[in-house]
Amino acid sequence: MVSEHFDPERWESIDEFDFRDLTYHRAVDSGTVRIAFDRPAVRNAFRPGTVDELYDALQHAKRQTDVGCILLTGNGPSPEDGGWAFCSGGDQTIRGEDGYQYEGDEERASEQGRLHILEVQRLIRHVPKVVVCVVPGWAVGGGHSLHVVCDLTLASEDHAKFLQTDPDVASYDAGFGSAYLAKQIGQKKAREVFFLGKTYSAEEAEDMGMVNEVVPHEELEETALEWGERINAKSPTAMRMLKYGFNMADDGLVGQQVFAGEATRLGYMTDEAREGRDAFVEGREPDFSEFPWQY
Ligand SMILES: CC(C)(COP(=O)(O)OP(=O)(O)OC[C@H]1O[C@@H](n2cnc3c(N)ncnc32)[C@H](O)[C@@H]1OP(=O)(O)O)[C@@H](O)C(=O)NCCC(=O)NCCSC(=O)c1cc(O)c2ccccc2c1O
Repeated sequence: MVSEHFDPERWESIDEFDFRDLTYHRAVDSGTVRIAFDRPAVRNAFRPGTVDELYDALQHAKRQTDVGCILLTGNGPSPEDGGWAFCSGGDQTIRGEDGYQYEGDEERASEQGRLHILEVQRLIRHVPKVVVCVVPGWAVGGGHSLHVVCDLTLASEDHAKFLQTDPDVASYDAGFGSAYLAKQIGQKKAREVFFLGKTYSAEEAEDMGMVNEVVPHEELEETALEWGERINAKSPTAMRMLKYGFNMADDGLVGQQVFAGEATRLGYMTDEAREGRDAFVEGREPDFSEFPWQY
């Protein structure tokens, strides 16, 4: 069993990866992929190898031109106590002096402690698809920050709980996990999340503006798939430009660069751009006379 309420008829496994800490599936009848943390016994805490796998899965999903929606979730329940989690952040048992430590036998094992979940956050922010965080249980610490960075959050009415423990374990996502949260729910409330460390239910998180919709637990997977279908029915170019447009005001020059890159791509697709390229290649002056100065 991948996860309770996961319908194996609706998904096929992406077999080119042999992930240890994740499952990775593609919907049978829509351009949606499902990436799930698969360490339910530890509330889906991530270790460096988990983060490597997540990065690889997201990069793979990014390159699928017929995929418009990425669901990021956590499998469950825990075989130990039946508890549910999206993700409880960095695995504190392998946290070393300078970051999270590989355990030795992993593909990219190094002596260095890693904090590269931040690279995953940047990838989620910039991937030209809609990333939906599907929260079946705890979203805590670095797991809370991942939900913040996703484009949309769908939460289980029965089991989703939102909590920031970063300062309890002397950690701090003073980047996207706090700054974008403040954009979403306001400065005072975001400071409350980090400074008081209260646990919020799915309904409270929805009222605060950091969750889009709350559904009964048994409907979570099905609703996520429906969202994927809705998203995939829309214009890929429009969705990409909208995501980057939403990002741009908050992302400074990086946001401008990403948006401008896509504007350049659209420009390259025009006859006007083809004329500029062809003129150079053919060694002649370009003739742009037939192209209007649009207003
Ligand atoms: C998540 C909880 C609130 C759940 O509480 P609950 O009572 O439901 O369950 P248990 O506490 O009994 O947990 C069951 C089982 O799971 C183990 N576990 C849970 N979370 C973790 C974890 N993060 N690491 C390792 N193990 C975990 C727990 O020990 C139990 O095991 P048993 O063997 O005893 O059965 C609660 O568990 C909880 O508060 N967890 C810790 C949450 C936490 O503090 N996370 C880390 C925050 S810091 C972080 O994530 C982070 C990571 C980065 O890479 C960063 C990089 C750069 C900047 C910042 C970063 C950052 O902040």
